[in-house]
Amino acid sequence: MVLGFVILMLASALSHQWGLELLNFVLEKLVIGCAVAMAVALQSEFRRFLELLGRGEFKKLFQPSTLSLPKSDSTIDEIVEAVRELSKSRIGALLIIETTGPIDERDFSVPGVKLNAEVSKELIQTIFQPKTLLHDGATLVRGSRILASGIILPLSGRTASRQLGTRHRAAMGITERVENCICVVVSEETGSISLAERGNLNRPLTIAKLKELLEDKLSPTIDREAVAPGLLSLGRKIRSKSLFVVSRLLGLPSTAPRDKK
Ligand SMILES: Nc1ncnc2c1ncn2[C@@H]1O[C@H](COP(=O)(O)OP(=O)(O)OP(=O)(O)O)[C@@H](O)[C@H]1O
Repeated sequence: MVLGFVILMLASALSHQWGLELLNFVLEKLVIGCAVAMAVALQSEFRRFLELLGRGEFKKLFQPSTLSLPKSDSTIDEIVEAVRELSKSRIGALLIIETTGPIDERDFSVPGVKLNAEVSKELIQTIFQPKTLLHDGATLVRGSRILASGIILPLSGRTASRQLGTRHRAAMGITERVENCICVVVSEETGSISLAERGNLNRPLTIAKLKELLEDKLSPTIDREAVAPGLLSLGRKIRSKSLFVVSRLLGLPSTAPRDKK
C-alpha cells in the first residue's frame, strides 16, 4: 500500500504537470484521505517508533524482537479458571498478558512488585483478593510466569472510555500504547469479563469466549517471525493495515488486518 500511496502521489503530480485539473483534484483528495487514514491506523506503531527514537534506543529499531515464551494450554487454562472464579465472586482483576514480546517497564506508570512465579489459578485468585497488598493495580503475565503485581497503568484518554471506570480505562490505556499485549479485566461491580486489545474493549465475554480468544491470541502455533527486526515489522504492519484502510475507503470487501507476529 505504501507503494500504492507513492503511485497515487506520482499520478497526482503528473496530472498536475499535464494540466489534467479534474483528475488532479480527485487524486489530491485521495492522497490526503490515504495519508490521514494511515496516520490514524498506524498511530500506535508510529508512537512506539518515535519513543524509541526519542529515547535514543536506535539499536532496538534494528534488533530482532524478543519473543515471549508461548503460552501452553495449561497456562491458558489456569488463567481462564482463575477468571471464572474471580468473576463468580465479583472480585475485580486486571491481567496484562504479553503476546509477542516483552513490555518495557517504562510503559507502566508504576512498575509494581516483582513476583516471578509460575502462573496458577490459585496465585491469580490470591493476588486479587481485596484484602491483599497486591490486589490494587494490574498483574503482568509473560509466558507461563507472573512477573509482577500492583502495576499502575496509563489510563486511556479516549472520550468513549471516560464512561468506564479506571480499571477498564487502564486496560484500554496500556493496550493503546503497547501493541504486544492484551488485558483481561474482571469487573468488581458486575463480575463481567472483558478483553482489551489495541485500545478496544471486547465485552462482556463468556468464559468459553475468553478461552477461545486467549487460545487464538496466545497459542504457540501462532505463526510468529523467528527474527523480526523492528523496522521490517513496522513495514509489514504498514502494508497490511494500509491494504485494509484502502479497501475500506474503496468499499472493497476485505479482511481486517491481523497482526499476529
Ligand atoms: N491506572 C490503573 N492501573 C491499574 N489498575 C488500576 C488503575 N486504576 C485503577 N485500577 C484498579 O481498578 C480499581 C478501581 O476500579 P474502578 O471501580 O475505578 O474501575 P471499573 O473499571 O469501574 O472496574 P469495576 O467494574 O471493577 O468497578 C482500583 O482499585 C485498582 O485496583
